[in-house]
Parts: sequence; C-alpha cells; structure tokens
Amino acid sequence: MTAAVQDQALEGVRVREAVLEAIDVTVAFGDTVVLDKLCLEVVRGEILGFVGASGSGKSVLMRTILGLNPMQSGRIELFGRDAFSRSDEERNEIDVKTGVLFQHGALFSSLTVKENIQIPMREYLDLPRPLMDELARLKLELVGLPRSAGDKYPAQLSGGMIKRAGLARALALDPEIVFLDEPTSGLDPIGAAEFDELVANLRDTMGLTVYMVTHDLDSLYSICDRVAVLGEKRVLVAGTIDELLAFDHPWVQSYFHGKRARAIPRNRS
Ligand SMILES: Nc1ncnc2c1ncn2[C@@H]1O[C@H](COP(=O)(O)OP(=O)(O)OP(=O)(O)O)[C@@H](O)[C@H]1O
Repeated sequence: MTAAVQDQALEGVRVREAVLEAIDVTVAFGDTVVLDKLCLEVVRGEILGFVGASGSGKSVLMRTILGLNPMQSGRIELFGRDAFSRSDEERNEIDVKTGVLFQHGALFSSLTVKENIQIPMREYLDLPRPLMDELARLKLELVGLPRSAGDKYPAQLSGGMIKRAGLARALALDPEIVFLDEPTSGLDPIGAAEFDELVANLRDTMGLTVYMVTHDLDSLYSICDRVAVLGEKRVLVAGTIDELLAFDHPWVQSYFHGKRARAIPRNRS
C-alpha cells in the first residue's frame, strides 16, 4: 500500500470513527417499556440532531447514555469501549471527555457563572485557583460571553446568556463530545440562530462531536450533519435531511413536510 493510499484509508477510518454507539438498548419503568432494542451511532466530528415526538424517550435515552438512568439490557459504548463495565478511574476518563448542557442550563443559582464553570474542574482536576480563574475566562470567551458575566449569578442573566454559560460549563474540561438538550428552546429566532452558529463553530474549531436533542427545525436544517428520529421505542431512521425527507414514515413525513416545516426547505443554503 502506498503512503497516499494508506493516508486515505486512515482518513476513512477517522471519518467513520464512532464516538458513541447504543446497541439494543432497552429501558423500562415498571411495565412500561420506553426504549426497545434501540440502536444508534454517533460519528466523531458530526453534529447529530435527535428528534421525536414529546414523550417518545429522547431525554430518557440521553440520561441512559450519561449513566443517570439504568437500562434493562443492551450496551452503550463511548470512545470505543463499554461505558459502564468499568472501574471508577476508567469511568472518570469518560466523564472528562463528555460535556452536557441540560435543557434549562441547570446552573446552580447560588453560585456565580465562573463558579459554575469551575465545578467540573474542581471535581476532576487539581488546579491552583488562578489557573481555574483563567480557564473560566477562556471558556466564557469561547462561548461569546463577556468576562463580566463570570461574576454574575444565573438570575442576573438573559435566557440566551444562561444557555451560553451552561455551554461554557459543558466545555470546562475540553470534552470530545457534548450532549445538548433542546439548546435553543426558549430563545428568540435570532438568539437561536446565533447559538446554532456558535455550536457549529465549536465543532469546526475544536473538532467536537455534538449530540443535540431538539425540536428546532431551523437547527436541523442549518447545522446538523445527520438527524436521528426516535419513534416506536427505537431509532426509526438516521441520515441526512434529504434522506429523511424521502423516508416513508407517517411521523417523519408530517414532521418534515408539515405546515411548520414547509417554509424551511426553500431557505436552505
Ligand atoms: N423516572 C421515570 N419514571 C417513570 N417514567 C418515566 C421516567 N422518566 C421518563 N419517564 C417516561 O418515559 C417517557 C419518555 O419521556 P422523555 O422525557 O424521555 O420524553 P421526551 O421524548 O424527552 O419528551 P419531550 O420532547 O416532551 O421532552 C415518558 O412517558 C415519561 O413519562
């Protein structure tokens, strides 16, 4: 194999590297099965949008992947290895490479933004305070917040600033994958578009992999490389928007071709 062919082959491997794999994941609460042998793959460097009807189990899956919710059967792999059959030390390695932005930011109201951003640093890193302060400032800059926001309390921030502060905390440990739970909900269309742009920039500059639960069709069209649809307790389909537009399933058809969706394809860049 020539060096060029080898490079190409390596590039191919990198492009297809699965950062996250859910294999036959089943989750139930009592007799109610919410996810039934669900399979999903998230590839390094992609922005995957995750959609599904209200109550279909999007949050349950995200919580299960993060180890916050037990599964009845199946396997979840993060970074190529079983996410849960691990020692505490190995699990910490996964946690450090994983950032999460919960739906409403989930910032501690009694802590300043800077202190919120430093929570993961305190938990996983042993750094002197001046260095943590500098890192927090860098994270604020990364998400487009002014330095002064670091000394504010969450109640003093706008909804858009809270999302950015939550994202800064999710990025505190320089993760390889971030989970975003409805990051643009509650934002006005301009704020939502700016947030989308920020996420796309972070992916491009940091090589982040992004798993984004969303109901926001604009986000799906503007920044997602692929979209996975949850329905009937499993992933019905995962693919590009064009693949989903052509996918013959009533919920998928009405989601992407319904009244609210109609205006968007015309605006696709
Ligand atoms: N801890 C729990 N105990 C019992 N049932 C639960 C629990 N957590 C979630 N559920 C149920 O699981 C189902 C899926 O809920 P989930 O919150 O994942 O939906 P979702 O797709 O995220 O909805 P939405 O888009 O409205 O946020 C719901 O029927 C919910 O009531």
